[in-house]
Amino acid sequence: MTLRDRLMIKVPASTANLGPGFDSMGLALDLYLTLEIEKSKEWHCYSFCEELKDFPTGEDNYIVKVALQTAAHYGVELSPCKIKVESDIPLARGLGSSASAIVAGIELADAVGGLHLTKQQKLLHATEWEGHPDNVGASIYGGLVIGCYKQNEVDMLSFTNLPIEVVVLIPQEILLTKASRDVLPESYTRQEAIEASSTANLLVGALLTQNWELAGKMMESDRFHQPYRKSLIQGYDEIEQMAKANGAFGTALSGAGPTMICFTEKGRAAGLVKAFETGFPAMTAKKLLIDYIGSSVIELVK
Ligand SMILES: Nc1ncnc2c1ncn2[C@@H]1O[C@H](COP(=O)(O)OP(=O)(O)O)[C@@H](O)[C@H]1O
Ligand SMILES: N[C@@H](CCOP(=O)(O)O)C(=O)O
Repeated sequence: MTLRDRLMIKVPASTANLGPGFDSMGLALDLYLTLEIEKSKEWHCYSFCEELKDFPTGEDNYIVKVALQTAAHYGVELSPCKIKVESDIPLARGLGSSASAIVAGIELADAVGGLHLTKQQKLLHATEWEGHPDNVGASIYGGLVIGCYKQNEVDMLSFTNLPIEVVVLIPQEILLTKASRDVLPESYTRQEAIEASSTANLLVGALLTQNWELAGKMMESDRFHQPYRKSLIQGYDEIEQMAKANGAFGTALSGAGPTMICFTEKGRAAGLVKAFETGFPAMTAKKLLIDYIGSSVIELVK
């Protein structure tokens, strides 16, 4: 598709890891980054969102940077666009805002530059920008994704039927992913690696066979990152306990945090949101839906 009229790009938020699936598992959620794009004489990004309105407006805007470099990789020079950027994904809270920006940039390059990239190609570019495929994979494919990234190669499966409800508890404070990765160990012993990877493997099996109790146990038994990041998260244990007492079968750090994410069986999320609103009034509790569509590009009529 080349830019004839106006385009809209819509990219869902994501939660990564789901506990033990560190840098590998992701789930797309129904908060969205949207771009409205039209041809222009120069690059110009603008936003009415409080959190986004101070970002660079020209070629140095992160989304535009990703788009220009992606197009350049294929020898294509993008014509400049005017872009309205809106988002309801909170920044630096562990809900994949940076991944959604990267995916938006790649979709922008694809649509405006007429690159005709496959989802697999988009995934590899996005993973190279982000460093791990969990968030970007969920934002591109939608649903639950499980991926494996080695240099120049990403393998990924996505699953579309997960009959659960999702509740997030979002603190006001930000935590940059980089800061939250800095507290992790450089290496793990063989025993630690076995425990950590078997926990992740069993989580996948439990989710796909709808064994919620076991899934919850595995979400809370991660050995890769949660034990090290826990001290950065205020009220971690209390949140986990309140979630369990109010219908959650599993709780985990969403991505690198500080948001906590809980899974419940159908019909139980609203009660958990109420409990969180009373127990943690300084944070935002939200029931979210799983997005099964992933990133999309729509032509708007002028
Ligand atoms: N729409 C956007 N436009 C430009 N930069 C963005 C956008 N969304 C996120 N970012 C960048 O990503 C950073 C947050 O990324 P990160 O620390 O990985 O947290 P998370 O991805 O969990 O929200 C922001 O501080 C900002 O620099
Ligand atoms: N696997 C990454 C996920 C980071 O997700 P984000 O939403 O916090 O950017 C990690 O755990 O560091």
